[in-house]
Amino acid sequence: PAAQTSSLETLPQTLNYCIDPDWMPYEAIIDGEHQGMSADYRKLLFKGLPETRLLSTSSWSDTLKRAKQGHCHIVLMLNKTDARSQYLEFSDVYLRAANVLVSRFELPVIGSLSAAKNYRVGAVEGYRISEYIQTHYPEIDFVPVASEDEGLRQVEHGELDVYVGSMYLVNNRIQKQGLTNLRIVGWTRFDDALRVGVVPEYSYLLSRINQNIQQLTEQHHIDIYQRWNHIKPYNKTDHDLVWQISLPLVLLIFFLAYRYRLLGQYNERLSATNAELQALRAKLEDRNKELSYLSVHDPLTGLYNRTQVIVAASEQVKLKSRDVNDCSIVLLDIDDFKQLNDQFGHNTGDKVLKELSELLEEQAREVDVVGRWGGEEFILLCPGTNISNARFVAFRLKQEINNFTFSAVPDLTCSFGVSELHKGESFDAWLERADQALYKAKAQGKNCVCLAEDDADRLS
Ligand SMILES: Nc1nc2c(ncn2[C@@H]2O[C@H](COP(=O)(O)OP(=O)(O)OP(=O)(O)O)[C@@H](O)[C@H]2O)c(=O)[nH]1
Repeated sequence: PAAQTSSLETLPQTLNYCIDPDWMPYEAIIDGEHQGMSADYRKLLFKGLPETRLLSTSSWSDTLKRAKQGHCHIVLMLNKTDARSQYLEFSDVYLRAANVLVSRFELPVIGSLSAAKNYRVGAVEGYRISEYIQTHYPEIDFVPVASEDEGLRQVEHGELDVYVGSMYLVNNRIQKQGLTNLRIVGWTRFDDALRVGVVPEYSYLLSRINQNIQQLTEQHHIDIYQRWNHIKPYNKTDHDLVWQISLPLVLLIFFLAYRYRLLGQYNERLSATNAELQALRAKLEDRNKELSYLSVHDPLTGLYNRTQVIVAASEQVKLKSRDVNDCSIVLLDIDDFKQLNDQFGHNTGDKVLKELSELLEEQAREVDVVGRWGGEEFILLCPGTNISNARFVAFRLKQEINNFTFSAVPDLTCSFGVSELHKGESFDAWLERADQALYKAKAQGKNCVCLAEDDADRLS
């Protein structure tokens, strides 16, 4: 309203406000500063009011006296009583606090003032609760005390059985002073109903103060209570919820990561094993190839070995038995090879064997089977070749060897024994005749060709 606004604007002086100088956590003056819950409420309730300043008082009764005298224009936090209504007007209630019964742990839970008849019960002298107890419970052994601290101390030391005081305050003191053997044992029906008191001269301020009280939210009260009662904000439900949701999630993530890692390791191992297996397989295949090669070849010269020559010769023996095909063998043996080894060394001997093998392979036809029969002895199995052609082959070979320049030795000669397979003859017999012809060539001075006796007769 316009009238109120103009009154606010035309205030003659700064407004003084007063508090209880020793009533923590509600309010107190500490080092000249206004502390406690009412300091926070003041900021909210004095919004839109002219400037106010704290008028320090020495005690609660001093505060009330100054208000009565009109020096304190506003008393920030107090209960309304008939006596106080004589010199103050009151705002709406902005803070309620139950008054509780405090006792030692060894005493039973009393419940309420009506059950405290036989106990020594104390409260601060001059506080409204003291008047209330004395008025409504005359049978209680009431002991006035000087202050909250004193009352609690007396309970702790057994001088009082019960102390009655504001719940906030009692809770605050018990926590702060570590009075761990005290506990709340009951409730009174008497609540502190705290309001702002204003001297009648400035009662028009109440309308604005009441508006501000209307604006207070539950959260304002909680924040102020927590700030001055040293209670850390802690939302257990949300906290639990976070864990309820996050813990399984975290576990799931760990489980998946673990499985992923296991799978990764497993795959790595698998591919390593596969690679090993493949390498082993390749090795085995190589080895098998080598083995199958070695099973039919001579390792030094690469020519067919004795077994393979026998296999091929047996085939020819079969064919001859049906008179299908002629076949001859040329058996040749290096002359004086022992001497060569002795003179040039075994390695040079090996080299000569290899070079001679290559020469024989070159000279042989596609169908011929060239094999190493023994140490320095070679065999040519010549299918479709009679003794006449075989003799020619042997002479040609002798000639080629004589003309060939071996890398490590000056001259090399060979002796030759030739025989043609007779119908119905075994390989052994056939070979034996070639061997005897070779023996003959050696005997005749080496570097020559001899035919098996029967074959030579047929030719001549
Ligand atoms: N370097 C080498 N020598 C071999 C190999 N196989 C057999 N010899 C040698 O060939 C020699 C053959 O000797 P002998 O049987 O006395 O025949 P030779 O010295 O050629 O005499 P003749 O046959 O009468 O001309 C031996 O000294 C064997 O050790 C081989 O693979 N490499």
